[in-house]
Amino acid sequence: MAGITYEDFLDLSFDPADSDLVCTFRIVPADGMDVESAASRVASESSNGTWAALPTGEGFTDMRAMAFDIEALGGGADADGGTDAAEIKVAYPEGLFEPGSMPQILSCIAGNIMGMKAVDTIRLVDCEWPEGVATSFAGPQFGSSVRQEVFGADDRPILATVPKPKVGLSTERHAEVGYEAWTGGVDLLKDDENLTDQEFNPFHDRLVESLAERDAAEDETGEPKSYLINVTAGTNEMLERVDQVAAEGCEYVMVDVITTGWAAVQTVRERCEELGLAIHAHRAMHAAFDRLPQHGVSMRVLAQISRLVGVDQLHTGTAGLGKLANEDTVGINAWLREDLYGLNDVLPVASGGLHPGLVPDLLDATGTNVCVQAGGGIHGHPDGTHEGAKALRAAVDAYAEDRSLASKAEESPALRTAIDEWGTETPR
Ligand SMILES: O=C(COP(=O)(O)O)[C@H](O)[C@H](O)COP(=O)(O)O
Ligand SMILES: [Mg+2]
Repeated sequence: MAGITYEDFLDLSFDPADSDLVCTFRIVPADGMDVESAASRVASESSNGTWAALPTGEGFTDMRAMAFDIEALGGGADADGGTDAAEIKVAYPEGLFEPGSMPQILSCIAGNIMGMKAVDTIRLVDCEWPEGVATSFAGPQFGSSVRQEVFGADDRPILATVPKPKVGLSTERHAEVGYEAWTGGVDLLKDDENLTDQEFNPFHDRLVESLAERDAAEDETGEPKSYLINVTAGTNEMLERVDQVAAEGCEYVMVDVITTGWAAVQTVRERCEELGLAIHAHRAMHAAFDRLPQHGVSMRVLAQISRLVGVDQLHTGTAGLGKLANEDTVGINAWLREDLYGLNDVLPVASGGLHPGLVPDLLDATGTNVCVQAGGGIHGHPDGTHEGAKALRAAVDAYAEDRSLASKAEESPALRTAIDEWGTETPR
């Protein structure tokens, strides 16, 4: 090859190799740019090209990506109702990627191209991960096996709760709320995404006091209980917190994976393997990437990344039933369970505006191999946290027993009260 220009990054008859990473993008070309030119520029900028024609020759390894498929979406698919939107597929050679480095991969496939003037909008919709790239990552250490192995929850989802107000509770009150929730029937106490190590509730004190309440709740109920404590911080500090969690005898850590960053998650995953800890991934800030359907990185791809870097549980939404906007919870959950060259699966976590009255519809959509998480839907119960936890547990048990909420509510006053309070409506 004498030199490379944009045209060299488009070949509609190209047949990707099995080892290629194939990405699907949805693009809206800029004014005056045809879709083929835009597609070739996407492939170029995300692999080894730039705006100028480049010399090649000795000392050059051909690491070009190839745009090989273009499908016009038409019909007002643009944000402004225009007709230029297209879905394109780009194949990336395996050698372009540093094995086991998520930051490097993302600097290719979701890097400069997100701001290219050649497109008005661009969204990374989906990735087909080849074996070489996928297995250069650790994947989840436990995946959905935590449900059975930590909690022995055969036919029901595991339940988690996040104390509300989300920040501001003292350590003592936080631990008490945990006790009330655990003894009411939830399996996991969970920190909120913005609770880490603040003066009103320091990390280490919270860890120790909550686990003491956890032990008491286990004794009282005879059920295993655990705690998703939020270790999110700078990487070194996070590793210290992970060590503390293991030393105090907890099974999990929680990480805000998007705000923390994938490289740090990979580092935490390594330490968690040494210590035998599972990782609960909160996705706060994902919507900055995935909410606008024309632009960014889809939640589907963020979930794929989460699995590769090795989280065990991941928030994937409520199939449209809760308080937050959701992208294809059911399809994403299915992907998290599909075979991926032997990597473990991920346990999906449904959360955000859930309460007992939503449980049947939620589990009809997601199945029971999930974690159901409720904050307001437990602590906002008219009779308090303990009754709120009993109500959620009763709703889930009813589902496992193939009984209606109404029939279960006849024997569970807590569930009756929750249904009277919130009905089966989705909150906003
Ligand atoms: O605090 C909550 C839910 O509280 P509540 O039960 O009171 O709504 C979680 O942070 C959100 O579920 C995150 O959203 P997602 O799970 O969609 O990432
Ligand atoms: Mg929260």
